[in-house]
Formats: sequence, structure tokens, C-alpha cells
Amino acid sequence: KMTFDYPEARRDETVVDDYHGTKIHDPYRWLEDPDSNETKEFIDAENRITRPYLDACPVKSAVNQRLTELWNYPKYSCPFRRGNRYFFFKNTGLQNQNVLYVQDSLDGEPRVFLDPNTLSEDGTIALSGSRFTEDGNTFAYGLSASGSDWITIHLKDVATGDDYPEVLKKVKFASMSWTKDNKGLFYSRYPDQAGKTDGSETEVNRDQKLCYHRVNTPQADDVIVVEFPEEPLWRIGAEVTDCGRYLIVSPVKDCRDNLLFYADLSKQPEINGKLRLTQIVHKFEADYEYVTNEGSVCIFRTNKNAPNYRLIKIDLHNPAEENWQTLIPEHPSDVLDWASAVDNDKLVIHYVRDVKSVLQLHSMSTGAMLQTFPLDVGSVVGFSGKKEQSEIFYHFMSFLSPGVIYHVDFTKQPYQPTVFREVKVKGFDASQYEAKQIFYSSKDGTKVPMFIVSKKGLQHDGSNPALIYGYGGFNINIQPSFSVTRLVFMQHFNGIVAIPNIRGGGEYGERWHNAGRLLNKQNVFDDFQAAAEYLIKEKYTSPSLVTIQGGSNGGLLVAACINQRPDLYGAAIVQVGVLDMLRFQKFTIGHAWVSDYGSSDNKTQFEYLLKYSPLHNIHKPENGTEYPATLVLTADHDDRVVPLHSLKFIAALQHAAHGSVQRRPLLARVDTKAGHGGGKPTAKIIEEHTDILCFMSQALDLKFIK
Ligand SMILES: O=C(NCC(=O)N1CCC[C@H]1C(=O)O)OCc1ccccc1
Repeated sequence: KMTFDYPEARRDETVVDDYHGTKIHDPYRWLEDPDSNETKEFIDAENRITRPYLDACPVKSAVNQRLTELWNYPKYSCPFRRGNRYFFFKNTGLQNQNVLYVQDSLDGEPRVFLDPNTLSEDGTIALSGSRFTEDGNTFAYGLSASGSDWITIHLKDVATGDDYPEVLKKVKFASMSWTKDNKGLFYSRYPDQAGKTDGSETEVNRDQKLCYHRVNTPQADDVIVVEFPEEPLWRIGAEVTDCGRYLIVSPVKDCRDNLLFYADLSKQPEINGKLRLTQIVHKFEADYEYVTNEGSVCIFRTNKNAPNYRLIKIDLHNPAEENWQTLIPEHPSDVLDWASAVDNDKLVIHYVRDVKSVLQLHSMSTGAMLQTFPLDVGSVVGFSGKKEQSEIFYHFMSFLSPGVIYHVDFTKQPYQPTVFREVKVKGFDASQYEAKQIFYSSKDGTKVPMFIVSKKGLQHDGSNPALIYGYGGFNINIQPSFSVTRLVFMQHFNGIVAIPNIRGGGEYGERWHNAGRLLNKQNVFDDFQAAAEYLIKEKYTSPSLVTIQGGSNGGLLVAACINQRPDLYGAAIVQVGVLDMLRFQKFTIGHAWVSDYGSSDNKTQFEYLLKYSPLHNIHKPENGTEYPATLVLTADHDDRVVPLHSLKFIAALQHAAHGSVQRRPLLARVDTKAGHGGGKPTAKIIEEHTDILCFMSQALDLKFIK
């Protein structure tokens, strides 16, 4: 084993914070400044150790070659109709960014409409959000650089392909919604702020405004139509209703629950100032998502008095809660994940049932179920359809199926899905693999579902490496998906891929989310640790062959678990993790996460956060408590979870390892011109996944099977 001479990061013992009377040292506070030479030198020093270790991997070229070969299959989105044209995204396989094509009919000759690959040499300019006007003649699209959340909005004439002159700046977390007259769009933006806003800054995002922009005018002429100056942390969602008459305004202050207002645009046809808003939801206590409307009666998907969600009707002209009606009642176990209007009087409803997708057609007027669209075990990962359109497309994917796109034409009875497009991956034979779902018991006896995928016929003798992936928060569901990287791990390392649907997610609705957040957060770590114990007990694998992996909130999960149970794992992959739980709310959009984490500004929540915060629970490795081989990954333009989390954590971890029994590597990989993950070019993704598999193979001494 290589021994590591970790950089000795300066420890500033003078930095001490007082949290409700408790003194907490923060010796690496200086690493919070991304622009200081000292921070830049620290990053270089870390990369100088990590890069050679990863490049020394004897199977690096074999892994990179297999990833590239398998990755090289065509990927398509559902086609979607806008105006009288069809559009779809396609990637031939290894293109850095997906390309948007247009065709005049479903079987017409596709033409390139927008190819983001032409916007940068290295593919680091990505499309991030887009909206066509009702008539399909103007296209608003967001561009993000180097993986930052910041976008610039551009407007294109669809017929000529020419961009209008204006570019809308300072846009982030923006809902874009056109007025039905095709003349302009609502979008949310932040005010100009001091310093750079390229995604490498850490300043807090505050004072978002909802603006209205008329095409072919300068942004300076835009009108602020909604603002809540007394609520600087709110983000303002906005959507023009299907009929075009109303604007639904939904402020959100963190990552759950929103208020609802509406404006009657027919009463303010000249949008040249603040909109007159009528408030219909007055408390942050539930999610309300606009689905569609018939006249003044709007349908919303909500978890108000319905942890598994339901559809309700609110009459905007009679909006008091006592007049709300239920259209589709909450299901006792299935989670109503999304709803979409189609063919004027129908709703397509996506349910999550034990983490698997169910797709149904319901009557918009009565809510009654009309039929189910049959699906294999897996996930609906894409959908296109509109209220006034008489067809839908949906994209099915599973662990062993890269993708099938189905089409339903509602002009023909009975409504039968037909296969519109099926994608194959060269060199992958799904019949050699098996995917199953089991339920295991967590520490408190809770039954947790887990998917286990691997080659068929593996011996359960504890000799196989296992990769356990988790997230565990923010009401996010981790449903089956197709992954080339996991395929390489299964095919060439006899790897077992395990995905426990741990609490904090939304797999079983709000109850599951609430059971894994705030003062219940430890349940998430317990569920994840119990998953590893189950796989070890059932002889799928053994501790020294287990890798745990997670990103962002999942990075927090992995880092907390190696602090709590270093004996349980051989390797840990901590991607863009939230690791300083006492200070996360002080940077960019971190304040939005208090709905899951709470805040150190609150004494009770501080005491709880301190118990699991990865940065604050690092121990000196001694007999039997050596840390797993750990790879921490971040990037210089991650403005979702700023890199300081990872830098402070690796500095503290390496400091604890000095002069200890720690032999397994504790490394950081800091990428450049990259961010949290969204929009990452294919080349960078393959490089990163190559490094992760190489780290695992070296750390766990895994043999590459041809
Ligand atoms: O912060 C998030 N989402 C949560 C998020 O990105 N998290 C939550 C924890 C760390 C990181 C992650 O897990 O990816 O998105 C920003 C946003 C925009 C608009 C409205 C609400 C929120």
C-alpha cells in the first residue's frame, strides 16, 4: 500500500464560534475563501496526491475503455409537440451535451435545432431549462457554464433559428412561463450583487424577484411583477395557467411547502407593473403544485392532509379552504408523484408503489381511473403531453433496460401504448443479470426496501464487492435507473449493486420523508448502515469489500456513516457532500435546506446537528477504527453545495490520520470548470466515473475480469 504524505493544512486555533453557549473550533475556516492563494494551494496539494494514486491504477485504461464503449449508445428523450412541430433531445452516445432536434412530423426528417456542443470546445456550456411559446414560434432557453446554477436566458426565433439580441442575466432557480399571447415570459431573477457570479462565489442567494420580459426588448426594460422584499430568502415560482387567464404564484422559503397566490391577467393585460395578487394558501404547511384548470377551478397536487398526496380542486373565485374539493383522494400506500392533463378531459397520473412506477389514466371531471398503462418493474423517467394534445409519450427505464419510449394516441380506441423507440446497449446482455427487491429491518425495526442488482449465479460466500448507493432526504425517490458505470462494476468486478430506499426520501410519501429529517435524521444513517449489515449477514459481501457512495445530501450520508461505523466499509465515495452542518446555511442556496436539516441558529437543532455533522465528528483512527479508503469529490463551480464543505472535511480527516494506524487512502479530487453535476459534459462524467471505479479497485484490491 502506498503511504500518503498528506498536506499539513494550517489550523487556525483562534477561530472559535459560540453556539448557544457551546464553543466550537473551526480551524479550517480559511478554506471557506475560494479565491485565496492559500486555498488554491491547498487544492493543488490535494490533487497532487490524488491524481498519481488514481493514474497508478493498473486497470485504469481497461475501465475507461469499457465505460466509453458501453456509454456509446444513442439516448433519446420523449418527442414533444410545440405549435405544429415535433422536438426531441438526442445524444448519439458520447456527445458532451444532448442535441435538440426539430421535425415537421413524427416521421419527418429531423433537423438540428439547438446543439449546445457548438457553444464551447469542452462541452461545459449546458442547456438548463427551456420553454416554447404556445404557438411554438419562440424558444426561451437557459445556458449554464461550468456546472453553475447561474443561467443566462436566450430567446430564439424557431422559424429562422436566429436569436433575439437580448440576454437575461442574474437568473437562478427560475421558473420560466410565457403569456399565451406569445409576447413575453415571466422569469425569476436575483438583483445584481457585488463580486463575481460565475458559480465559484459562495455569497448567499437572496431577494429573488419575479419579472416579465417582452421578446426583442432589453432586459433593462423588464418589469418586476412580484416581489416579497420582507422575505429575502423566498424563491418565487410562477406558472401561467393552461387557459392563459391566470398566473399562479407559489413562493417557497426552503425545500418543502409553498404558499399560493394568483393574478387575473385578463384584468391587467398591460403587464407594466406589480400584479394584483389574491392569496389562496396562507401558511407554509404543505406542497401545492398546479396541474391544470377548467375556468376558475384549478387542480392542484398536494400533501395537505394527505402524506401520500392527492388531487384537489380550488375555485379561484371562491378560494376559501372549506370550498376545496378532492378530485383524487390519497391512496393508502401508493404515492401520487405527478399528474398531467391530456386530451382535454383526462389526467395521466404517475404513482410510486414500493418504489416502482405505476402509470394510470383518470377522468379529469370525476377523478375516476379509466385504465392502467402496463409497465415492467422500473421507472417512468420522462413524459410529454399537453392538455390540448391528443397524444402522450412516456420513457420507461430500469436497472437492466436502458430505455423504451411508448406512444399513446387518444384519437384511437382502445388507448393502447405502442413502442415508439427502444434503445439497445452494444455488448450488454441483460439476460446475464438479475434485479430484485428485498425488504430488510433497520435498527428500529422499520422495514426498508432495497434493490439488489448483479450478475446471475454469483456465490453468496461473502467474496463479492458491493456498492451501496444512498441519498436519504428532501422527499427524493431513488427509483430504478440504467447506469453504465454500475454495469461495468457488475460485469468486470462481479460487483453487487445495492440501493436501499432509506428514510428521508419520498418513496412512501411525507411519512417517509419526515422520518428522515430534522431530529429524525439519524434514522437515515441507521437505515444505510443496516443495509450494509444485511448484505454482509446474507453473505453477499464482507466489510472490507463494501463501498458506500452518495452525492450531495448523499455525501453527508456517506461521511456521517464512516464516522459512525468505520468498521463496516472498505471504501467510501463522498461526492459534493454537505459536510459542515453548522455553517451550510451561510452559503449560496444552503439556507433552503433547513427544512430537512434544521439550523445551528436553533439551540435544539444545533445540539442534534453537532452529533452527526461529518466535519465535527472525525475521530483519530486507532485499533479497529481505521477509516475506509475515502475519496471526497468536489469542483470549483459547485454553487449548490460549495466546495468548502469537502475541503474542510478532507483537511480535518487527513489531520486526524497523521501518526495514526490509518493506512487506507483518504483523498480529495477537486475538478475544474465543473459544478454540482447538472449539465456535466459526457467526457467529464466518464473521467470521474473512471476515477471512482479505479479508486474502488485499488482500495479494495479488486481484480478486473475481462
Ligand atoms: O437547494 C436545492 N435543492 C436541494 C439541494 O440541492 N440539496 C439539498 C442538500 C444538498 C443538495 C443536494 O442534495 O443536491 O435547490 C435549490 C432550490 C431552487 C428552487 C427552489 C428550492 C430550492
